[in-house]
Amino acid sequence: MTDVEDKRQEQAHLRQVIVQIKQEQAKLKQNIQTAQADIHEIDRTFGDDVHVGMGDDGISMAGALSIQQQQQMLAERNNSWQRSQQQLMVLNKLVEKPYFARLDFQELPSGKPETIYIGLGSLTDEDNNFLIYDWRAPISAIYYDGDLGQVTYQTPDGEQAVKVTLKRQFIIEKGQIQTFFDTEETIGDQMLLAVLDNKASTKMKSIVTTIQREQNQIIRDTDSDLLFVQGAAGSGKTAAIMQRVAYLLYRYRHKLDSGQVVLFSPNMLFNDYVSQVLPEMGEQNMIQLTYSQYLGHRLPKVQLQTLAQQFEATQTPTQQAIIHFVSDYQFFQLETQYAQLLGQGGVYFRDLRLHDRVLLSRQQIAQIYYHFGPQYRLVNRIEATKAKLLKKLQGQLQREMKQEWVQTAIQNLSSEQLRQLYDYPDQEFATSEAEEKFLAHKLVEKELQPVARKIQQLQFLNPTATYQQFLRSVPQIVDLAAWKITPADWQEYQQQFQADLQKRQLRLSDLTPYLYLYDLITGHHGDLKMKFVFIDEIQDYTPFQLAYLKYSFPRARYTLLGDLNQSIFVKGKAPVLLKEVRKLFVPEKTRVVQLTHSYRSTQQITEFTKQLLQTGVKIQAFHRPGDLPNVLLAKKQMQMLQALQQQLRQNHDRHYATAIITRNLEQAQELQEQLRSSSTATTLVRSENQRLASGDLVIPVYLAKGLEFDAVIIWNASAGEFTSQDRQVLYTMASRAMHRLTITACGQLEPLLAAIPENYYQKTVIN
Ligand SMILES: Nc1ncnc2c1ncn2[C@@H]1O[C@H](COP(=O)(O)OP(=O)(O)OP(=O)(O)O)[C@@H](O)[C@H]1O
Repeated sequence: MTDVEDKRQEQAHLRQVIVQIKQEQAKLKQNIQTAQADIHEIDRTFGDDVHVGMGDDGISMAGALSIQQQQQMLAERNNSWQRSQQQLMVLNKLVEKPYFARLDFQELPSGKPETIYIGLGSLTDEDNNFLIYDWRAPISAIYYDGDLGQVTYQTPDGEQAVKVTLKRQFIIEKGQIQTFFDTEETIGDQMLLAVLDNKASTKMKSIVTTIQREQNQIIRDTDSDLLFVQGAAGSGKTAAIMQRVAYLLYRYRHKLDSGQVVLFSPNMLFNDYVSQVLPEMGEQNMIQLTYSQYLGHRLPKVQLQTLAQQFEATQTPTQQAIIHFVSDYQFFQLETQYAQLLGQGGVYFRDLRLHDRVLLSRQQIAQIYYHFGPQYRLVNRIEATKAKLLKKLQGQLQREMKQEWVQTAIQNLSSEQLRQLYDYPDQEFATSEAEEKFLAHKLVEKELQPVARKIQQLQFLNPTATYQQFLRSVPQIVDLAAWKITPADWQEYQQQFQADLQKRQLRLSDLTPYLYLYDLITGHHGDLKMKFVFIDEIQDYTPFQLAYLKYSFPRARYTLLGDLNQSIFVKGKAPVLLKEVRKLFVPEKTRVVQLTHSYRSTQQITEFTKQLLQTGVKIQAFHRPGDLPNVLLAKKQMQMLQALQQQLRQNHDRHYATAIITRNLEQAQELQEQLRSSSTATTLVRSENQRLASGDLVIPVYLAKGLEFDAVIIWNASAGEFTSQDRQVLYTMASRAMHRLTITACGQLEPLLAAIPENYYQKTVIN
């Protein structure tokens, strides 16, 4: 068959499918209208029925029944409306691009030849024949995993072998086939090149049409409790998570909803960046949080270190040693073991007070807490204490009613306050004593309510004193010298911690162990219903934090993704992370995947950034050609600014949006000011709480994490601006660029960059 004939036939097939989609759309719209009308009608009659059934004692039996039926009907209609809405949303996408691939195959050993088309969602005709298969259906795995010839795939009944005879990829725009390729490989490079050559928008896009085989392993993994993905910059880790969430929501449909999946992301700009991917695939977004937000929810009054403070904090060697120690998995274990001893002593309490008077003293509370036998686990112990305290409080009520303040308070009540104490207006009493007693009871009950609430909320615990006691015990349990910490250093650290807590300003590395001990005592967990936890940019977490998250979501399966070469917060400690994390999971349920192909940048940019890393790192550039990165070396500061502006203009000519990435916020602010005074329009990204603006940006490196831009200009990579520790920082900066990378410097180039052989970049010295 000729290409022309092929295309004619494919276009004819496409037209037919589009007709079917349109019919389906019309049907769904009709369903939606009917459901809406029904909901409206039920809403209208709902109120009437209630009135009909109302007797003096409230709602009659018949009325109640009718309400229940109405509610059921309403819920059912609402569900149907929602389902239809969601299906319609998918169809609205399918009508433009019904599918992106075709597979011809034959089931082995003796199946008939079959042809299927794969798209964003499934569609069947009236006879239940599949016109389009969802990309997540079991059969679609062949498209991503296999070459031509014999291939196997997983069905619900086990493995099935097929012989694939054709793999065809389509680019369809507005219902027209633009072009198609037949390919023998998994996913043809031609298609990938076409996708990658497109310029970025400010939002990440779905990659379903070109998922690579190694990425597909991550997306479709359903066996591992821990899936650990180490991947080079731009290797599609984030893209893979987003498709994986969509896959899981499809695979576990009816058992999993998007509220049971949480993604811990590096910052809120990143959340904005990925916010469209799942909706584009017809799915709802999962919960997205930064680690700091997660802790912040727990202690809303404590001010946590900002990203800027975390990144820019300078530490003395002693501080570093201590942070290293309290961030380690060993410290986590130490705390876990310490908590086991708390059943015998070491938990501190606070007095429970009423009007500044001690109602239940901390000594009394401690006695209650510790009078439960050793068979009580900490969680049961606290629950039992709570129950006992509430009972005691109840017992206090009678005694409290006789206190002098009660009489005085009653006498001073305004008539409005009095009215509120009665059960109903003009309440009658046999005697004035009975009335007084009634009022005293009511008043005391009301006053004791906040105390009861405190008991419910476990405010009788003193977590700070308990934690301080733990810190004091540490030198007796651990050889601190092995961590290069002296007893005096440790003591100073304890004081510092106390002072920080009083100021309500804490480092993340200090807050996590504090919360963990509290959780151990109270049995507090994160959401037990959470089924999947994703952590992106894992290299920025400490082993302690990861162990804490694992403790917090004990029933979830974990997907951790990161690039140890981009660890810009936890400097130098990242390589041990995998080893530490593995300890938390059963080895048979752990899978480690390496992604070595880098898709984001042109070949020239990837080869250049690779040179920044020490040897031995496996990164394969995707062969998408582009310009060599260029270094603009100025003699004076002013020239560096002019060179930057000229580069911006060149980037504009190519319709590239540029991110000018700086070392820190201060530099970003300074530069933005200079650009503003010379009328160059750029947006300064100063905080992670901002939305991602389009156009040219000035952004400090720690906020650019996880993002990508058409063009990147690294600002002021002059000697002396970075330290030898900043290899990863420079790597992170440079690897954000998709099509164009420029480095500006003044005087001498930063030695880490100057060490790169000159054939990897083009240097212009500005005189
Ligand atoms: N299979 C693919 N098909 C098309 N585009 C892809 C594919 N894989 C990755 N990409 C694109 O490559 C770019 C980089 O991907 P992504 O941001 O997921 O990488 P990453 O590994 O998270 O990078 P980093 O660690 O540097 O933040 C994105 O634009 C993504 O859409």
